[in-house]
Amino acid sequence: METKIILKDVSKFYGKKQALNNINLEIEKGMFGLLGRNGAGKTTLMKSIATLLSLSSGNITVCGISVNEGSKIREMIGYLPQDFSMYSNMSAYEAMDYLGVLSGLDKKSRKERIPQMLSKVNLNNNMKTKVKAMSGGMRRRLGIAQAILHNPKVLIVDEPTAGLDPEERVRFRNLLSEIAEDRIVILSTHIVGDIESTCENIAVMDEGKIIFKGSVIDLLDKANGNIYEAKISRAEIEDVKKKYIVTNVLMMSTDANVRFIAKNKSDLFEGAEETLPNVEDAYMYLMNTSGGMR
Ligand SMILES: Nc1ncnc2c1ncn2[C@@H]1O[C@H](COP(=O)(O)OP(=O)(O)OP(=O)(O)O)[C@@H](O)[C@H]1O
Repeated sequence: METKIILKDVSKFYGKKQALNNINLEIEKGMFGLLGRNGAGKTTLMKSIATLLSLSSGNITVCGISVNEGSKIREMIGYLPQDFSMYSNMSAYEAMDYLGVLSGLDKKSRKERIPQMLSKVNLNNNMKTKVKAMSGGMRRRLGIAQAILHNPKVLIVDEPTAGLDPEERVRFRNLLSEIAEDRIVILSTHIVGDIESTCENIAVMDEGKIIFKGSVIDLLDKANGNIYEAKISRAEIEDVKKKYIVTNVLMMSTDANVRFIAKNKSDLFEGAEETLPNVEDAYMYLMNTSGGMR
């Protein structure tokens, strides 16, 4: 069976609050980025795929099996939640062993797979390190090692880079790309930088809806022709912010370089020049032109 997740007309209500609104999406092998601001519905979607939440309507299949068949799905999915914490007094190996027992792995498989997984996430020299003595990045990598211990076809990672320093962030992204070589990895985040260099395909969510799905290049194409750049004085920044949606301000010693969205060329000021969008610009453009307008 093909490694593929299909979501069909998926809705989810928490009481009267609709967190997912008729989601239709197909996710294939490789890294898939789910982008959206806080509260967009990403965690609800991730948990629905992982069978941690039941749907209000619609269906999700993972490699042809419906999420209604909970235990079969859980065998295929590894999940690293946003608020993942491990048994802090245990060593990396002990924590993995304990979680391996809970997920039903026999002793032989645990002995074989735990060192392999710790080495995959570059913690092979830290098997005896206590979880409480690890950095945020190391803990996150240990989280990945436990999530792939049973060799799932799908790995779901919710907001993984929060609190990581830039070096750990890059290392973590590279690790996920490596893991995605032979399975689906879904990376949910509100940070554009997390997906731009690693995810070929993405979906953007807002207020429970998918407002974009496609490749990063498709997203860039959407904003093409609408992003401008200008060098202005520091005093002019506030004025430009009032008139346009500013996507970036780079402060320089005496002036500033601004990037902004303009839908109407006749509305531009002297010195403003069209520039190619980057992913941050394109995301801002999307959020301000489609359902994301607030
Ligand atoms: N158990 C719950 N009961 C009621 N409302 C909820 C519940 N869980 C989430 N929500 C609401 O559903 C919406 C979607 O939440 P969700 O956590 O899925 O968003 P998110 O995109 O993952 O954001 P974040 O990154 O902040 O978790 C939000 O408005 C949230 O307040």
